[in-house]
Amino acid sequence: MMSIRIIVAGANGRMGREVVKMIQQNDHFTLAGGVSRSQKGRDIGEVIGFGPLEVAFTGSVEEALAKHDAEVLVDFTTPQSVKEHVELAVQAGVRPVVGTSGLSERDIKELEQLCRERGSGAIIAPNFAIGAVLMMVFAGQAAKYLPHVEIIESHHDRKLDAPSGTAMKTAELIAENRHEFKQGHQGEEEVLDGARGAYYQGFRVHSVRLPGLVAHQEVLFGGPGQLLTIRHDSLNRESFMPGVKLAIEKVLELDHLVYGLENILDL
Ligand SMILES: NC(=O)C1=CN([C@@H]2O[C@H](COP(=O)(O)OP(=O)(O)OC[C@H]3O[C@@H](n4cnc5c(N)ncnc54)[C@H](OP(=O)(O)O)[C@@H]3O)[C@@H](O)[C@H]2O)C=CC1
Ligand SMILES: O=C(O)C1=N[C@H](C(=O)O)C[C@H](O)C1
Repeated sequence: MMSIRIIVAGANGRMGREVVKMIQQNDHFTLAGGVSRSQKGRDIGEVIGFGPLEVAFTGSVEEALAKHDAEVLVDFTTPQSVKEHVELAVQAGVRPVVGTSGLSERDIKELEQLCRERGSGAIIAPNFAIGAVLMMVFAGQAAKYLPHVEIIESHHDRKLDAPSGTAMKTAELIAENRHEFKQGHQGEEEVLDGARGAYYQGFRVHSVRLPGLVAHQEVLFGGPGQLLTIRHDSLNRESFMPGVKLAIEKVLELDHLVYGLENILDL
C-alpha cells in the first residue's frame, strides 16, 4: 500500500500531538508537515518529545499546503480558523479530515458545496471516538419512542466552544427523529438565567466545564415510570485515534463531504 502523506494542522495541540503519534505508528501513513503558529521552524518530533522527525512546523496551513506534497490535511485547531483551513485544502487538491468543533450548519453547507464543485472528498467528524458515534446514533433512535430528552455534556476547562460539537450533532440526530414540541412545564421560569440550559428545537442542552474532565456526555430520556440514560466517556485522547485513522483512509475514496463518522461506518 502507498503511504498516505498527511499534514496536521494544530500538530502541537492536545489532539494534534496524539495524531502525530498515531501517524508515526502506522507504516502506511507519512507525516508530510505540521502547523503551529508558535513553533514555526522547529522540528515537530523534538517539540512534542519524539526525537527528531526531520519535519519542521510551518506557521500556517497555507504555507504547509504550498511547501509539502500531501494527500490529506488533518485539522484539530480552533473554531475560528477551521473553515478557512478546509477551503485552502480543497482548493489545493488536498482532502480534509476535520475534528475541530464549532462549525455552524451554514459553514458545513458552504463547505459541502465547495467539495461538490471540486469533486473533493472531505470528512468532518464532531467526535472520532467510535463509542461516542454509537451514543449519538442510539440517542437518535431512542428519540423516536422517548421524545422527552436532555443532553448533558462535560469537558475539560480548556475547551473554547459550548455546547460541544458532539452535543450539537446529537441534538441534530435527535431532532431528525423526534416530533418537535417544547417539553417541560409550559409555565416554567428561570430564577437564575441559564439554569435550564440552551434551547434546541424544544429540548435542552447543558454544558459542564471542569479541570480533570476529558470528554463525556449523557443523553437522558424520560417517559412515564421509566428513564433511559445513554452515556459515553473519553478517558484520554487515544480514544479518538481509531476514528481518525479510519477517516484518513476513507477520505481518499470520497468525492463529496461527509459530516459525521456514522456515515462511513457499517451500522
Ligand atoms: N472530533 C473529535 O473527535 C475531537 C475534536 N476536538 C476538537 O479539536 C479542536 C482542538 O482541540 P485541542 O487539541 O484540545 O486544542 P488545543 O488548544 O490543545 O490545540 C489546538 C492547536 O491549534 C493551534 N492553532 C490555533 N489556531 C491555529 C491556526 N489559525 N492555524 C494553525 N494552528 C492553529 C494551536 O496553537 P499553535 O498554533 O500555537 O500551536 C494549538 O496547538 C477543538 O475544536 C476540539 O473541540 C477535540 C477532541 C476530539
Ligand atoms: O474539545 C474537546 O476536547 C472535544 N471536542 C469535541 C466536541 O466538541 O465534541 C469532541 C470531544 O467531545 C472532545
